[in-house]
Amino acid sequence: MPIMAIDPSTTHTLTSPDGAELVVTAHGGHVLGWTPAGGPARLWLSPTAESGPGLAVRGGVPVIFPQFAGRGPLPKHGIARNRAWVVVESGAGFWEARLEDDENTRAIWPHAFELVLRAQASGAVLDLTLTARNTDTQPWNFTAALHTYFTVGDSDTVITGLGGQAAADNAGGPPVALDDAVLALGTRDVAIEGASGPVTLEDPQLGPLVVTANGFPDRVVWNPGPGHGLGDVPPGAERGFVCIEPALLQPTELGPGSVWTGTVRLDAGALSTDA
Ligand SMILES: O=P(O)(O)OC[C@H]1O[C@H](O)[C@H](O)[C@@H](O)[C@@H]1O
Repeated sequence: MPIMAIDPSTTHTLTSPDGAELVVTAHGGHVLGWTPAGGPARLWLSPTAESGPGLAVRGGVPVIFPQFAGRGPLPKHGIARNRAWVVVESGAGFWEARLEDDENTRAIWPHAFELVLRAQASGAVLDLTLTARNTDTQPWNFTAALHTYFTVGDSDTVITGLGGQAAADNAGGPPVALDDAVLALGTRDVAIEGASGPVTLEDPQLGPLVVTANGFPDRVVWNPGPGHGLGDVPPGAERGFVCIEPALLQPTELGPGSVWTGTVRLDAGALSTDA
């Protein structure tokens, strides 16, 4: 699996007994790559992605917490994706990392918290579990997402499962109703609230991949399209991915000592002959 611009000494490849592969880095609590047993790889990582203090990795699965995008006063997408996490546990196909508040996070968001990401690859499935715990004495509000970048292997790839649902334009334009099959490579930045059913990426080259989630009631679909101006996405590289982001977009209160859990399952099972 290519991990190009990111220093390979900071990444770890974890292979399950049945051959599924997970590539991770503690920076951002970030899953960089996932290859179901028998392949092919399904997560996109920018060839110019960077990793390190203050940087957000472009690709894989950025952890968004406690604020989605610019929906609030905090830095875009919050405070979790661009700082060092601590690895709690890792092994054959699984990995768990934790982020806790410190003086730097409290300077931006004045709350005590613990965030844990667990990733488990097995067979054709990747399970991701994000847990947020309020370790403060006061309640706080948060939004969250697992901002998953999927590799797109064919220009005819479509996203199904969101047909007919109202999609808010994240750029502030009028809402649109999505078609039954949405082209993955169309320029798009939409939020679909209450989209709790499975969403399928139907890629003629790579095969189908089904995204399901619990605790994340909303979905964001993003492809920046040509002329995006993103410094860490080379021109044309936007034709290699689409983000389907299980999200919790409505600010949610968590009381002292309380725990919220969101899970995401990526299933490429229809590809495997032995699944
Ligand atoms: O460039 P980033 O800060 O990583 O954000 C990337 C994208 O994230 C989400 O998909 C938002 O809906 C988009 O509006 C945003 O452009």
